[in-house]
Amino acid sequence: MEELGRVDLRGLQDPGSPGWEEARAAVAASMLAHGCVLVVAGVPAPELRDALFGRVLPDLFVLPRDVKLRNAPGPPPNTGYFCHGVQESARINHADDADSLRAFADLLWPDAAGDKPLFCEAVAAAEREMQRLDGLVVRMVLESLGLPAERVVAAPPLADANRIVRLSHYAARPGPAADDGGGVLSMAAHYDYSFITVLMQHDVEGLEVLARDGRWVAVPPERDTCAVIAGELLTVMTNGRVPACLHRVRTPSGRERFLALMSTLPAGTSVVVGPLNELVDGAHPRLYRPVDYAAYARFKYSDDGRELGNRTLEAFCGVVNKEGAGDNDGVEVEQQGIVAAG
Ligand SMILES: O=C(O)CCC(=O)C(=O)O
Ligand SMILES: [Fe+2]
Repeated sequence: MEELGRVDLRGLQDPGSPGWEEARAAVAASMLAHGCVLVVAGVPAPELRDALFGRVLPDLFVLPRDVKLRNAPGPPPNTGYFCHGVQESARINHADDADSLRAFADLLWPDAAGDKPLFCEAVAAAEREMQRLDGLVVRMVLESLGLPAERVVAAPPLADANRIVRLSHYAARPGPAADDGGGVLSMAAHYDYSFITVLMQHDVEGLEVLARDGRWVAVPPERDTCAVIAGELLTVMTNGRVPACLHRVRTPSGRERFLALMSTLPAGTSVVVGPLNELVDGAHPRLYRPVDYAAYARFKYSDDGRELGNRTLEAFCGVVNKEGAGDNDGVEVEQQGIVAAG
C-alpha cells in the first residue's frame, strides 16, 4: 500500500538549503503517484490561524446572503460567492495583493463594521504560507522531472499567476443522520482546474483524496499541516506526469467546518497552457493539446461538461490518437508552455 507522502517543509526556502534533496524526493514521489502531498508547515503563527478560523471565517459567513453575494459570481472561471448544499465559498482573486484583500473586506463591510484589519492580516498570512508551499512543491516536482533551473522559475505557476484564495464554510449536519457510515458527501469528488491547490483545514475533518491504488484517504485536519494537490492544469503542463488529484469532502462527525484554500491559476483569462516541450518526446508522447483555460473552465461547468463528470479534461484537450502523437502535432507551443491567446 503506497502512502501519501507527509513531508516537513518548515524552514525550507531554496534549492541548496539543508534537506532540500530529501524533501524534493519525497514530495515528487507522492505528487507523481497520487497528485497529492501533505506538508508540515507550522506557520502562519498559531494566533493568526486561530483568528482566521475562530473569528474571521465565522464573521464572514454569518453575513446575510445578499451581502455575501456582493462578491458577485461571474461565468467560470470567475466564480465569486457560491452556495451549494451545505457548502458556501467566497473567492478572492489576486489574494497575494494587499489591495485585493482590502477591496474584498470593503465590499462586505463597507462601514466600520467588521474587523477589517484582522481579516486582511489573517487572510494575508494564510495566503503567504500557502503560496510558499505551492511554490516549493511545483519547484520540487519540475526539478525532479529534469527541467533546468531557469525553466523551473519561469514556469507559469511560479512566474505569473492569479493566486486566488477561497474561504469556505460547511454547515453542520445535526443529529445521528450526519453520516450513514460512508455516503454523505459535503462536496462531491472532483478535480480542480488549477495548477495547484493548497488546502488548510482546521480541527474538523473533511478532506479525502483518492490514492493511486483506488482507496479514499482521509486527510486529518492537523493545525501544522496543509494538503497540496495537483489540479488539471498541472497535469497538462507536465504532459500527464503529475496526475490531477480527485478529492471530495466528507465529515462523519457532522460538525460545522471552515476551510481556507489557495489555488494558482494562469494570470489572465485568455491564457493557453500546454505541455512543457521538455516533457514531450518519443518516450512520452504528447497527451494534451494546449488548452485555453478559461474556455476549459466554462466547458467543465457547462451542461455538456457536467454530463461528462470528471472526464472533462480528456474530452476537452486529450490527444485521442496516441499513435504518432510523439511530436507537437503541428502545434507551436511557446517555450514556457503558456502563451497569451490574444
Ligand atoms: O473542503 C475541502 O477540504 C476541499 C474543498 C475543495 O476541494 C474545493 O473547494 O475545491
Ligand atoms: Fe477542490
